[in-house]
Amino acid sequence: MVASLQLHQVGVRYGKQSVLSEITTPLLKGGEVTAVIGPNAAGKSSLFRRIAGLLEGPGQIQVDVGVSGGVCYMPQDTSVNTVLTVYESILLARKQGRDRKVGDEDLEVVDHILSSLRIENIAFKGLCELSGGQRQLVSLAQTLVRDPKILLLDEPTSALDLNRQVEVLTLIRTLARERDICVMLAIHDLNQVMRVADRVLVIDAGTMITCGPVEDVITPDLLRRVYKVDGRIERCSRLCPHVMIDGPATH
Ligand SMILES: Nc1ncnc2c1ncn2[C@@H]1O[C@H](COP(=O)(O)OP(=O)(O)OP(=O)(O)O)[C@@H](O)[C@H]1O
Repeated sequence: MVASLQLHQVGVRYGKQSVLSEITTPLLKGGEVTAVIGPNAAGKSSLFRRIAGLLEGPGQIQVDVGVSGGVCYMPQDTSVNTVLTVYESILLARKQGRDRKVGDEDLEVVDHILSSLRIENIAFKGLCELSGGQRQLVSLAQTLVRDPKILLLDEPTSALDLNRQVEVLTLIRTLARERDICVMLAIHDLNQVMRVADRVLVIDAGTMITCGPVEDVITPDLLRRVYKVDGRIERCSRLCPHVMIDGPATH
């Protein structure tokens, strides 16, 4: 059975302050990537924490993960304070929630994820010795190694160089399709959204603006309304739509 996720009037409050309300989505299915976009402090991370069960609030979250797998969440903050090596930390993440000894299969899965993310060269470095981008890749490895069915990634490429961004987002896209994973991805780069996502959920100041297919949602009107910039959508040489920004909105 394919995993699915659906939100109905979901909100978040910190104490008495409501920061997010009435987020409702269609059925988000395994194999699809939904990008969550919006300005700083719009409520994207709060939504992810709410779906991951780390925050309480109004509304219903319908999660269906089938017979195996689960909901895996990669937070925006990947700072660490442990003496583990990269390899140990990924193996530990693999073991989390599994009530059995580590076997050969687990070691193979860890090796495979290290190679998919091209981080074998840092496998035996301490987590505290990593660069920001390396830390982000290791955090992604720790999330992917748990065999998610619903994958919540909060800005997983924000610290990566351009080559790594394209590589990682392509990997996420491929894994979603091959393993029927339902991916939700918070991300600021709208050009990467246009390359990787099937659907976009737009949040502004705690309110849902829209949720729909990428090319219906990312339009000059949205750029003006949500981001206060004038821009156009044009196609690159490989015919992928791209956002061209002309400058701050003039009216
Ligand atoms: N622990 C907290 N306690 C109180 N308010 C919080 C807490 N965490 C976040 N907020 C507030 O909730 C609002 C939404 O924050 P959130 O981190 O969800 O935004 P975001 O869309 O992920 O932003 P960014 O793009 O800057 O990462 C902000 O006004 C923020 O100040």
